[in-house]
Amino acid sequence: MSEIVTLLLLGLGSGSLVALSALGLVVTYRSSGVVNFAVGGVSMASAYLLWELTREAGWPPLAAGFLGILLGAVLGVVTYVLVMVLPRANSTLTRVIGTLAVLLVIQAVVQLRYGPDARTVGELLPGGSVTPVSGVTLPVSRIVLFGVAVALALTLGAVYTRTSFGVATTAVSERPRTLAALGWRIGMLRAGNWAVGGALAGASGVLLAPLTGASLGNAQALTVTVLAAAIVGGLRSFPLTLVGGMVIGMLQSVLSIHDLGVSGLADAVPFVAIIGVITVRGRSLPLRSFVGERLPLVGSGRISLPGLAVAVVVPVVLIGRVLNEEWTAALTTTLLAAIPLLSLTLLLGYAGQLSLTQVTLSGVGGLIAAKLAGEAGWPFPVVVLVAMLGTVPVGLVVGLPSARTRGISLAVATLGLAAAIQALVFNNESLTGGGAGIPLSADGSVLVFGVPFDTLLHPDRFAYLVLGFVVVLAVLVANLRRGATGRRMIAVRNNERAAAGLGVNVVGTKLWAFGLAAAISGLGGALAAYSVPVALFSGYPALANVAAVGYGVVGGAGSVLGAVFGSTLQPSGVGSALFDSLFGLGPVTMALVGGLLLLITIVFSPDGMATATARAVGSLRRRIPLQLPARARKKQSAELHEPGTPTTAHRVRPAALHVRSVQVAFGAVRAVDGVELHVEPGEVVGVVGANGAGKTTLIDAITGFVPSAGAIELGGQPLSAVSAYGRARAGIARSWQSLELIEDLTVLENLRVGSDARTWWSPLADMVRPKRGEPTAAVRRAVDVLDLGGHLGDMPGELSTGKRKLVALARAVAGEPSVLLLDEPCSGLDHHEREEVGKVVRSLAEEWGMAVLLIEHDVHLVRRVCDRIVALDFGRVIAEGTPDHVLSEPAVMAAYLGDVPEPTAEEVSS
Ligand SMILES: Nc1ncnc2c1ncn2[C@@H]1O[C@H](COP(=O)(O)OP(=O)(O)OP(=O)(O)O)[C@@H](O)[C@H]1O
Repeated sequence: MSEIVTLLLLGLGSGSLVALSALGLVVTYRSSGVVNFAVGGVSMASAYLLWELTREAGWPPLAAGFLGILLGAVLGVVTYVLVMVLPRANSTLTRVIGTLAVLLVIQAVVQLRYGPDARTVGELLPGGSVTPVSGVTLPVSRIVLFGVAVALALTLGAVYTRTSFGVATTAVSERPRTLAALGWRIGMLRAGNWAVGGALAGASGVLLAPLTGASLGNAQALTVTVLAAAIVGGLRSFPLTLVGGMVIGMLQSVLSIHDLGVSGLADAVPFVAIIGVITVRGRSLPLRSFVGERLPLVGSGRISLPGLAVAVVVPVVLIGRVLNEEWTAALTTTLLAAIPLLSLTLLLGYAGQLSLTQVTLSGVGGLIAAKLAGEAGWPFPVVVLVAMLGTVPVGLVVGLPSARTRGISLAVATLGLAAAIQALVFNNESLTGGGAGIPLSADGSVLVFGVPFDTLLHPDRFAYLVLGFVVVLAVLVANLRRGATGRRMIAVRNNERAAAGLGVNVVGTKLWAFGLAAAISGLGGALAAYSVPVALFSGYPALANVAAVGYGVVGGAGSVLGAVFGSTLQPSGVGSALFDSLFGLGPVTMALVGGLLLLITIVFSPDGMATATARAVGSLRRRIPLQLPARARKKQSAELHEPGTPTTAHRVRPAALHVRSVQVAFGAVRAVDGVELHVEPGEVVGVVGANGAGKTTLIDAITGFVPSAGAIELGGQPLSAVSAYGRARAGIARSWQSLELIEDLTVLENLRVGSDARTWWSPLADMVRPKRGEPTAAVRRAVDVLDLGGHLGDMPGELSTGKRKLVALARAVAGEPSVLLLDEPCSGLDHHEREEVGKVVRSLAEEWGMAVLLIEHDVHLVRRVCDRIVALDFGRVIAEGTPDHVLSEPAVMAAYLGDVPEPTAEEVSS
């Protein structure tokens, strides 16, 4: 018992150090909304500097420690400049990836300067120990650390809530302009916070060095643990972050000795902590106020046959005729690296999920392959297939947190899982054979369909084999983008709420992306295992995932070509061979070059090399009279407008909507208070009310976007227990006040997201035949009725507000819903456009047979278009009946006072 208590108290000390760095992370986040993944690297750089100054230069420890903290502060400010000031793209995710680049650069510089070995550092704090309880001995240094962390958390808490600097810091990430108007120098304020954050990371490194030594391995462990502690604190609360750091430290301390027979269990603690937090605090769909991240530009997925031919023929000729063994090996390494990057194209590029596990999943595939081929002697095709399929469940586990969280929290959770897999699986000698590895076959030969493919005797054959896999995977991933699954994934990445409103199963789509990406990575890992006679698993540290995302983003994370470009940066690949032959750079320098290239990309071309190249080629083409993009657009329009096929009105499945005693409360605010209404097929019911009356919340409740009490029925079927996407599929469509168009899809693709046929196997089929299924008759009709034929290939961002509104309406209609809920479809439109929309709404009820609920502030339009009107005030129905009756009710007039626009001269005359 006393041993456990001792371990817990010791863990309190190391946990305090984790907390120190995590507090720094919170400080940075509060000022900029960016999670600084470089903190672990900053800590280690400070620790190495402490070692150098005390051991090599003979400095007194305290002075050296001070300089270590100063280095942290300087690195904090440098990181700030690199990721916040210089990049032109205003995206938090890009900035976070920038901090990953800083981490890569720090790691490479540290390794170049100090080599790979760990260094031991002498004690900085007072020595000696105390015995608080009999049998429990505790070093004084741990008590000091604990005291420092608590004092710092309390001080930071006080500074950030009570001083004008702290309050301004909290405001600056959300309202920088307001703060600037008040006279604050935003840049200085943020830089100050990044300096404090860096100094705290530096202090944590300096104080940790005497306990654990200075080593690059610590940078990884610290990064993951610090991120976990900060997530426990919700990236905001100093006391909770402190508690998070300490609890994680204590658990790790106990589990490092008492590992319950599972070696590496201590390293799984951060992941468990993150999952716990996500489970308690996460949301399956983001709130109305959630602003989606801008992600790397996504490619079209179009395959150019001449381009594909070049991509196959050139490497084949190079391998067969030009390259020597060394260069062939470098090309093979690059091709192998392209496979997890292709999985990243799918997962991050299409589905928008920043997962830091794709390299780890390759390791899992490799391990399965090595076991089956080396130990069980299974043949190559079966091994590759099983390794691929065997990695999928692990990929799904990685994807599970995405059901309740997104963005940075997801990245942290996946990195935590990667660290846990490294500790529990790859570092477990009984599974991986440790330094001896797993031989792929007993006699050292690698047979594929009876043909020897070992890389020692037949490196060219193996290179062809990998090339074949890469080409096939690239085509499959590009196909996926063009098919219905690609559209759904991009809808999810852009806007989860809009996607769910279109009937897309957001969680299911994410899990498909995680599963398919895992299969691709697993396949890559299996091939990598075959690339050497003995498979080793020390090459899968969790931070390798960070480097892979870096390479992917440099190449261009949204396209297949980007994955290929990115793979050239892989150390020991063709990029490093080229740099090596030109400048004599080794793999570590190449890692530094990779990190620097990533930083340059983030600053100058955040969409990556592939996109930059495509733009350059595009601008070249524009000078030549071969307008390819325009041709592609025309083709999209032509898909719908085959001559001689006029569209006709389209009857939908009739079903009435019944809303009974529905209530929605936000804390003390009753936004919807016992609303009763019904809409029959063929009928337009208007909902009117002043701003804040609860109209949008009523639509949110009917469509399942806010939890509500009461009953909602469609065609007699209860819907209260059905998810948002389930209600959309059942036949309820909605439009949004803020339109929520999928900005990375064309107009036609936006329309197709909600109307594409769905089967559970569609993602697999789409990879092979992306063009299955034509746009439905309802899509064609909606395009005709709303006159969008000339815009089908346009991106929504290229359209006027009026056209965007029409696209939003067409998209809601294209799914052939029985019930259509329209949230202010006419706001911002001119008189003529409002008239047109009014006519379309009537035709949807009369010709299509829809039940339409129309929220609209334009009372004159409501009067003309609606059969009945329901008036809301403070969430309650205050009047219901014919338009003339309701709009002349004194209570409605009173609620609307000041809101009723005067009719225009045109309206009066009409
Ligand atoms: N997520 C939320 N959290 C807290 N309060 C909310 C939330 N969403 C809406 N409300 C509150 O609920 C009430 C009804 O809001 P709602 O947006 O439904 O009104 P509305 O009639 O659609 O207004 P408008 O015409 O301006 O769109 C308002 O008091 C609003 O502040």
